Amino acid sequence: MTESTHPQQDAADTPAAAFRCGTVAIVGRPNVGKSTLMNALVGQKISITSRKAQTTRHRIVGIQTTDDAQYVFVDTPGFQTRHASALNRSLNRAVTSTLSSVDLVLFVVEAGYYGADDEKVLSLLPKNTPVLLVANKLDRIAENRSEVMMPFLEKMGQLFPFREVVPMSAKTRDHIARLFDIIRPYLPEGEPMYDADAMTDRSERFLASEIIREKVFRWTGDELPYTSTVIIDKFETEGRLRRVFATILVERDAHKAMIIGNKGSKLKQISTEARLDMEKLFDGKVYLEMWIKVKSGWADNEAGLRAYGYE
Ligand SMILES: Nc1nc2c(ncn2[C@@H]2O[C@H](COP(=O)(O)OP(=O)(O)OP(=O)(O)O)[C@@H](O)[C@H]2O)c(=O)[nH]1
Repeated sequence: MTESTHPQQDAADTPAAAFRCGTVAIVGRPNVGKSTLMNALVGQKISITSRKAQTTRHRIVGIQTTDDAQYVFVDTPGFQTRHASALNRSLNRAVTSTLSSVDLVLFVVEAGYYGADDEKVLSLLPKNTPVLLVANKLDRIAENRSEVMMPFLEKMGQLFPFREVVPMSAKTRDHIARLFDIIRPYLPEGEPMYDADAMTDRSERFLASEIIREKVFRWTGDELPYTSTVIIDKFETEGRLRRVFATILVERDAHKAMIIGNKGSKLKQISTEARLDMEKLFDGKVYLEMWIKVKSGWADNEAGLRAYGYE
């Protein structure tokens, strides 16, 4: 069949763009703004953000569906560059396997800064997957922006064959819209993998644990070691009511005391905020019960990690 015998194509000035769907990994050293970026890209908070470094531990998928594309984002844990425990080794393995199976990688750095930790992440990037450089936190460079950025971007371009370089701020809406336009051509043509209104393929159970973790870190600041974790012992749904039973696992009695606070005040605060966030996200009432358990040395025990699903 020639083009002229195809009535639909003749009628349209330009054929409608084909639908695209693909996966995008967001990588970078801790604290460059990966979680903030993903939250901005998927429009709702599903990954935790915190000032504390290395807070994102699980692989989280966020989904954004538009008229002509579905973007499936994979948030990877910050490459664990500081501590060498079994937990970190298991995390790095997870990141490496994630990266080998995506359509596009966003390598996030802080605009104008490239350090040893960034270099370690860069050295692990796949050679056969397109990588875009995202120079985030551009808003922090208020003065002499082009004088700072020009040499920086030139230097970065010499380090790795980035397909494109995107200076931006994850906190600015316009930049996010532009980033979508830049990403789209890298996704393969194809049908959507998820329902249009899906935002994550993670269970509510998982989201509940992430919300609690975020509150724990928020309320304990930098004092609590990042090895503390949250286990959801039971998650029940009854109509629109959710009952969540969670254990916060810490390494020492002192950490337990840190979370409980004076006469239980901190734990109460953590629990209330976590419950309110869950009620908003799940759109229904939540009953939340939390326990704190001390389990010394779990982060260094590979068998222990498997039991808690970190394999
Ligand atoms: N000024 C500014 N701050 C930002 C921007 N993006 C993120 N941040 C801040 O940077 C800090 C770290 O952001 P996160 O999104 O938690 O960083 P992350 O890379 O996910 O960190 P890990 O979970 O430790 O790997 C937070 O305090 C954010 O608010 C930005 O565009 N501009």
